[in-house]
Amino acid sequence: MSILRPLKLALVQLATGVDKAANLARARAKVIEAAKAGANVVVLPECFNSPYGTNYFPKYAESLSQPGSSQSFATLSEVAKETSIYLIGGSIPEIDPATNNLYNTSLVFSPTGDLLATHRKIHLFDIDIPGKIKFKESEVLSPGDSMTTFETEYGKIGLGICYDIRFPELAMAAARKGCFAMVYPGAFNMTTGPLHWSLLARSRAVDNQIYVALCSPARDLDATYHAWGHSMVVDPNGEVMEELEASEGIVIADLHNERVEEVRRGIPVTTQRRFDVYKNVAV
Ligand SMILES: NC(=O)CCC(=O)C(=O)O
Repeated sequence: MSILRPLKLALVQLATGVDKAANLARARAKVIEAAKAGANVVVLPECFNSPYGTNYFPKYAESLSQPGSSQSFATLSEVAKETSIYLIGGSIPEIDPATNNLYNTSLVFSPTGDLLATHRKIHLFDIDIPGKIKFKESEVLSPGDSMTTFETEYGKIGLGICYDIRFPELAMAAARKGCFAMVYPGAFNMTTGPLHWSLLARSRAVDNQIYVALCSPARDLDATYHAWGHSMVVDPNGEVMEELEASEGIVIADLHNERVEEVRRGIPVTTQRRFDVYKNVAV
């Protein structure tokens, strides 16, 4: 990896509600605020234009087959261009009009407002912890079937959505394809958040010696789903660089591409792997 300009990353822990137009307007204002603070890559949370819940996805879903007709696409593209930043647009519920399938989809825009990448959540959030939380995204959503990485002048970035972080193979594959950072818009909850959110971010960072950023919605105790919050950036050595609490805010961190090489030189697991021993892992 060559030395590139540092990336100033902003995570917008957005307060969202039931009014889509208000969510979009608030997201736009916060992206502008982050850009004014010097950020050159800005991230929004999972389902930033709607409340998070299977009953909401069909109602809020937008088709991306004719981007001009998507209110969320237009807002993201315009504000990325206006502020000249890369915008990782959290995620939105998407409907494919050809199949009527719904997806949890993240759109990434370049500083010229052009669409750079589209990631459909690969691993759907289906869990059942008795007495605590039951959630089944697959009741309404279909899974994406490809991994997503994109190039910037600051380095290559990998993208996952929330539950995708629980699958170390995805981050590992992205790191092995040259990504120096993984970004996950996500909305953990009050059961798994305290236990696993930070642990998973630090684990993916240490596994792969890359930066990991998680961007959550702010917690809203009047909503049906209580997001954990705690948007954070972890460095390639597994240290939490910045972390918010539960309420709305913006966290900013400088990511240095060469830090990845520095950490990998110190603990060279990247070159010590024994794929000859565990090559048949997909059994
Ligand atoms: N939105 C999600 O995918 C939630 C994932 C989550 O909370 C978890 O524990 O995993």
